[in-house]
Amino acid sequence: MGAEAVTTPHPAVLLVPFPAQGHVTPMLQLARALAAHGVAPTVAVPDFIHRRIAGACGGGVALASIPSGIVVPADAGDDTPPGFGAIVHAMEHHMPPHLERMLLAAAPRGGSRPVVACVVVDVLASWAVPVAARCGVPAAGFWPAMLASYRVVAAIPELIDRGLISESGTPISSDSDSDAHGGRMMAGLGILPAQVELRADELPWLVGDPATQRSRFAFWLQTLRRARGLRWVLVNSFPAESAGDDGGDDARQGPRVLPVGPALLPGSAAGGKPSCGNQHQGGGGGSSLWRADSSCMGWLDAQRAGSVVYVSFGSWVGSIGADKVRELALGLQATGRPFLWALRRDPSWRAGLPAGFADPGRGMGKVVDWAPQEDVLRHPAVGCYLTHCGWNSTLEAVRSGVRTLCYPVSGDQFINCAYITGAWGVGLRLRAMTRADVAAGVARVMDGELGARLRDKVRALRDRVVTAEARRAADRNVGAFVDDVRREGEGGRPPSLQAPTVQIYSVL
Ligand SMILES: O=c1ccn([C@@H]2O[C@H](COP(=O)(O)OP(=O)(O)O[C@H]3O[C@H](CO)[C@@H](O)[C@H](O)[C@H]3O)[C@@H](O)[C@H]2O)c(=O)[nH]1
Repeated sequence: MGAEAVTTPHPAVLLVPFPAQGHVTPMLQLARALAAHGVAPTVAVPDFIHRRIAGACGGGVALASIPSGIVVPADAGDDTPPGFGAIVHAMEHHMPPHLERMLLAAAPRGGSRPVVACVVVDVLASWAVPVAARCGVPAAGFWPAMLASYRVVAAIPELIDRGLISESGTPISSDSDSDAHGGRMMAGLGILPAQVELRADELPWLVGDPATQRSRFAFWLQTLRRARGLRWVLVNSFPAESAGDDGGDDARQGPRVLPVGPALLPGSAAGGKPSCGNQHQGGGGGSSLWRADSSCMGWLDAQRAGSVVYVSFGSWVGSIGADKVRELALGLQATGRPFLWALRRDPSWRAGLPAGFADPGRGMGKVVDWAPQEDVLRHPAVGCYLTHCGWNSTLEAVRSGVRTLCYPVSGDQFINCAYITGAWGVGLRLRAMTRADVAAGVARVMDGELGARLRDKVRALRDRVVTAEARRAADRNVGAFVDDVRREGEGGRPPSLQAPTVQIYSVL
């Protein structure tokens, strides 16, 4: 960490994201919003992320590198990020002493406490919570996804107590209609609204084969234990995610929900002065882990308004498999429409692609390694987004007023999809990854009365979420959080820190 970042008279805040694209981007946005409120933020990322985005930040946001112990084999190329297991091992066993040294080194000469006033920890990077506690620094949590998925995960202890899931997270059901069991279980406990449809096997910790599911569930139990030590949790969502949810207090979890998300958007009062450069793309604020192919924009300029299908499955879910990649390719071809497909060059992602399919100038489509996604979604030529429903992609689609065809793959994506297709009604779910379903799904989302209705609804949702008033309200809430941190740094205990409840600020 640069010395200037911690010896400043402004309160210093250290932010620790989980090291994946969908987590680093919103954490940098949060850092920018904090900087606009007079805080000196440093975002501390593992070395393998740091070397990709180093130089992208400046101004009010500093970037620090934490040694991860992960050695990238010389022949691996720089394209494939470490897997979940390797990341968790680094976070649990290699990174803590380095972070501890970083926090203690920030202490003023002769002082007994570090000058870092607060550590903001991505909830999925809970390894940093005990480190902060050892150093006597208060910790805030950051949940980079929907409030709804936070509620579902936070309900795990209650679900176990009530015998609704096993000690290893498997749903226990006498309900013969397993298609809707997950949603009914959550609605029954008041965790999700009734219209959110979720199958029992779509709960966020049910990822992969049974062994992976057990270890993912153990990860969540450990995360929840550590989250009890958080004084705040900042949630990356917008107010009233669903109709009937006013974003107010949640008596069950004791959170106070304050929307601050719109303050993180480029052009908002707080986020308006970008302190990160723009190395790879426009909206991402220089946080892109891969270099975006800017030829996308010229290609889009040559397409008719509202005609293009944009396809991307985010950064972190892995490949959907060779058979599905092939069906998707043939389905896109069968639509007879122009399409832009962001598909990483990694052989495991591209396996299944018909020969020559990605060749430039072939057919009506364009395949790129990595797109400048926010710019793409804002382009008037884009008429539909076929998405895995990662939360950042979901927000970006809503903010750009683009209808979605949903193909959730894992984790929180099923919940996000349920909101898109149910609670908000701004997209449809792809039934199966077959060429026929892809072609039919795209036509349903883009054509006729249904297509027009989806377009109107997503634009109405955009207008509700990205208003000047929403940004101002969010900005006030960022300010409230900063005031708490300042008072804490000055030795006073802010009123909100006296209660032993978790306080949630909602951020978009
Ligand atoms: O070609 C591309 C593809 C993606 N992106 C960006 O990458 C981010 C992807 O984020 P997200 O949609 O959240 O997907 P993941 O990276 O897969 O995110 C992980 O983290 C999210 C936040 O916790 C979860 O919601 C997801 O399920 C989880 O897979 C977005 O900002 C995109 O704009 C690009 O810039 N170019």
